[in-house]
Amino acid sequence: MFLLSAIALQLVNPFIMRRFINQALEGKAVSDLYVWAVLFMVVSLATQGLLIAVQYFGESVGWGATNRLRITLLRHFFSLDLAQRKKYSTGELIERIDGDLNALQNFFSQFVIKLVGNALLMIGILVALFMIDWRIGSGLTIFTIGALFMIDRIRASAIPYANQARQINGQFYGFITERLQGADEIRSNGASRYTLKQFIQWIAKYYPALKRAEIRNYSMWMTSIAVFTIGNIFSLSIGAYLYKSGAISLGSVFLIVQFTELMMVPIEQIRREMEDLQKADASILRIQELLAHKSSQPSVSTKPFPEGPCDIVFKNVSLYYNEQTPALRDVSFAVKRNTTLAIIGQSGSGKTTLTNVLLRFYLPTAGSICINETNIESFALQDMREKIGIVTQDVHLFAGTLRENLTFYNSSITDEDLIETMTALRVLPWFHGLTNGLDTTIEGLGRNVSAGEAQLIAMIRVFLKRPEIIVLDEATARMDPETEHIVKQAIQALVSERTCLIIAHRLETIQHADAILILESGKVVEYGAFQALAADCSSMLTDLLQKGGVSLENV
Ligand SMILES: Nc1ncnc2c1ncn2[C@@H]1O[C@H](COP(=O)(O)OP(=O)(O)OP(=O)(O)O)[C@@H](O)[C@H]1O
Repeated sequence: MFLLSAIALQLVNPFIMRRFINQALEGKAVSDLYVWAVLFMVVSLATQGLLIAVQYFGESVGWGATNRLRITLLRHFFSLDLAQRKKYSTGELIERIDGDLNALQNFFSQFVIKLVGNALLMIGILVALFMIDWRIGSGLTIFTIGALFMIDRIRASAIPYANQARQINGQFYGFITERLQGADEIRSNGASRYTLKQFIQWIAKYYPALKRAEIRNYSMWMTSIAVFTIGNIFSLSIGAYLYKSGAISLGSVFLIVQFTELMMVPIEQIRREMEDLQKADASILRIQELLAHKSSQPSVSTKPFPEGPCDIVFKNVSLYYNEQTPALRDVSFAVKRNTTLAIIGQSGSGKTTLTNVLLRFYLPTAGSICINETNIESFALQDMREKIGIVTQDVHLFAGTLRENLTFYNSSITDEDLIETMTALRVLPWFHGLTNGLDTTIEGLGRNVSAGEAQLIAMIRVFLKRPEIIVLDEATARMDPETEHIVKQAIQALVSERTCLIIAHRLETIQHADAILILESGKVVEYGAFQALAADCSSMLTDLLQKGGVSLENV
C-alpha cells in the first residue's frame, strides 16, 4: 500500500512541475503558481514519508526473518559434535552466523519491495512518457532495456572477484581471531615476529583480492554514470527537437528530463538488488553447508540417565580421529561406583580422548561404553551431560561477575546455594580472600584469574550440578602453595562418594586413587587397583612412585 502510494506520488510530481512551468510561461498570477509550488512540496514530503515507512517495514521483516535464522544456526551449531564444530575457526563462524546473515537480511528486507517497487516505477515512467509522446516513450524503452542489459553484463563479470574477496576476508578474520586468542602463547614463545610475517602475507593476499573486486565495483558504478549521462543527452536532444517542432510545450520538455532522471533510480536500484541477490545466493549456500552437518549422535537416545551411584565399563573401545592412526586402541577397563580411576600417560597418549568418548563428544569407532550396564548411546544426551561433570584445564570464563560465571545466569541458584557448595568443596578460604565476594569482576576469557583459580571456579560450577560422575583433568600450571592446597582439598571433596576419572598430573592424586590406568599411544599398558600395583615391584606404577618427584607426563 505504502509502496504503491509512494510510486504514484513520484509519478505525479513531474506533472505538477510541468503545470507550474507552463503556467509561469503563460504569465499566470503568482498566487496560482504558489498553489502548484506548495502542492509540489507537499507531494515531495509525502513521497519521502512513504518511502521511510516502506523502508521501516522492510527492515522489520528482514530483521525478524534473519534473527530467527541466526537463532536456528547458533542452536544447530551447539548441537553438532565436537569434530564438526572444530572444522570452523571462530572468525569463519562469525562470518557465517553474522556476516552471511547480514547479507541475507538486506535481501529479505529490501529485495521484494525494491524489485517490485522499482519495476512498477519503471513501467509507470514509460507509460507516462508514452502519454507525452510515443517517440519519447519508445526511445526511452529501448534505452532502458539496453542499459539494464549492459549493467547486468558488467555485474556478471564482477561476481567471481567479489566472491574471492569475501572468501579471503573470512579466512583473514579466522587468522586474526586465532592469533589474538593465542596472543600470550605467541609472545611467551617468541613467535611474534613469525606471526607478524604471516599477518603481512595475509594482507599481501587480501589487498589485491579486495582491489580487484573494488575495481570491478567501481567500473560498474562508472558504467551506470555513463549510461545515465547518455540517457540525459538522449532525452534532452529529443525533447529539444520536439519542442522546436512545436509538438510539445517547454513544461513537457522538463517533464521528459525529470522522468529520465527518475528512471535512473529504478535502473540503479535494480542493479543493486541483483547484486544483493547474488550475495544472498552465496550466503544461502554457506548457511546450507553449515546446516547440512548433522550430529552423529543416535537419534534414539532417550533413556534417562541413572540416578545414584554409577559403574562405568569400557569394552574394547577404539577411536580414530582420522584413518591413519587410532587415538584409542582396544581400551578396556571398569570404574566401580564411588571409586576414582587415575589416568596417566605421556602427552598425546589419548587421555583426553578417553574422557571425550565418555562424554560422547566423539562416538567410539569400535567397542562400547556402559554405565550401569546400559550403553551410553541410549541415554538422552542432555540428561547424560547434566549428570557427568567435567573440569578441564581449559576453563572458559566469561566477562561478568564471579556469581554469573558460577551460575551461568541461572537465577534459580541463590547466593546461599553458592556459599553452601563452596563450603562443601572447602574453598571458602579462597572465596573470603576476594574483596568483592560474588560480585568480583571476572575479565573476558578470565584474564585476571590464575589457572588454579579458574579450576576452582570450574569445580564449583560442576559441584553445583551434583553430578553422579566426575571427569577431571588436573591443572598442570604452577600454582602458589596456598591455591594449590585449596585445589587439592577441593578435588578430594569433589571426588568423594562419586565415580571419578582423573587425568592425574600429581603423585599425590595418584596415591589417593583406587585404580590406575596407564596409557601409551592409545593403548592400555597398565591397569589395576592402586594397592596391588603399588605392591608389585615390577609394575610401572611402583617405578613411578620410586622416582618420586618425576613428572607424570614422563611415565
Ligand atoms: N580433534 C582431533 N583430531 C585429530 N586428532 C586428534 C584430535 N584430538 C586429539 N588428536 C590426536 O589424538 C592423540 C591423543 O590426543 P589426546 O588429546 O587424547 O592426548 P592426551 O594424552 O590427552 O595429551 P595431553 O596430555 O597433551 O593433553 C594425539 O595424537 C592427538 O594429536
